Amino acid sequence: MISRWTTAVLDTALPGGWAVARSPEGFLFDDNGALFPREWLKRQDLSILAEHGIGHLDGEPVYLLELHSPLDIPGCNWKGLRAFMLEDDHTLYKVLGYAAQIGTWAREHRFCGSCGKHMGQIPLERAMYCDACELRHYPRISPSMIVLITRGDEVLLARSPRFVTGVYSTLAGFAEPGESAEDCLVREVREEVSIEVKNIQYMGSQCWPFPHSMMLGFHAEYAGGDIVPQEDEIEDAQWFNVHDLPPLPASRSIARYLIDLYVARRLGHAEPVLPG
Ligand SMILES: NC(=O)C1=CN([C@@H]2O[C@H](COP(=O)(O)OP(=O)(O)OC[C@H]3O[C@@H](n4cnc5c(N)ncnc54)[C@H](O)[C@@H]3O)[C@@H](O)[C@H]2O)C=CC1
Ligand SMILES: [Mg+2]
Ligand SMILES: [Zn+2]
Repeated sequence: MISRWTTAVLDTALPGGWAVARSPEGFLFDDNGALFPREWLKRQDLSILAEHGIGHLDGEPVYLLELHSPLDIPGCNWKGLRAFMLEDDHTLYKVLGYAAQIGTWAREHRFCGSCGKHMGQIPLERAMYCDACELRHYPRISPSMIVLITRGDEVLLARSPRFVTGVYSTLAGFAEPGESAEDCLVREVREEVSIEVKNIQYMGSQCWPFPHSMMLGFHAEYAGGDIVPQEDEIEDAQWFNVHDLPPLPASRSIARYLIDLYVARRLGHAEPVLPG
């Protein structure tokens, strides 16, 4: 399959192309989507913090206008990235997910973390650079593991207080320095539900741009212990039979993929495809 969207570092001095605009209220959109003719967008009275050339969509250059604040433009509205994930075309979500990560990273690296001076973008490289101390900062990605724990016909699912009412999901957590993804998995499972696992199997990965996670997905089998939910982090955790599951996470998430994959294998159904 030919990918419609490829990332690239584009020269912002060149005219033309498409642009997306991002403010603290999300991305600008209208009836045609979230991509606007760039020259038209730049003629609006936007408070532009930075501009980044981010890639090509169907061969056309795409830029990000990172704004200080949203602006009312007739016929347009603002919408968060999560809503684009849930409601819109997958390719558009990929473009905006990348744009969000680049915008956040560049905004948070305007000053050097070592000497405090202004940093600038290196032309044609995705890096921020400090002239004074020659430090480079590349986009930040946070490796996180996510795991479906299984016990025959049962799967362990949990609720965080942050979840939509009723929804149960897999366990997840950020890797700490010094850990492999598997070390992280064993630690997080102990911390969050106090059980032991075995036979850890890697199932695939997914970019999760909220704000910059790289999800490494696993299945693991129950090996021992009773569920003790971690205070404050886990509101409830239970074993659910594959024939009687609670409301599950959004279909584009790797959490949902890990659950759907196990259920499909258990019941002999066609396996789902992991959304990129
Ligand atoms: N794509 C998917 O299906 C799913 C993705 N996730 C994502 O997995 C990631 C980890 O899941 P959580 O249970 O929230 O993590 P977690 O279990 O490690 O706990 C969250 C805590 O980790 C700390 N933290 C925040 N950012 C961090 C970072 N960059 N590095 C290290 N520690 C950090 C904070 O203290 C935060 O309260 C999150 O980005 C979450 O959105 C979680 C579930 C499903
Ligand atoms: Mg967690
Ligand atoms: Zn510096």
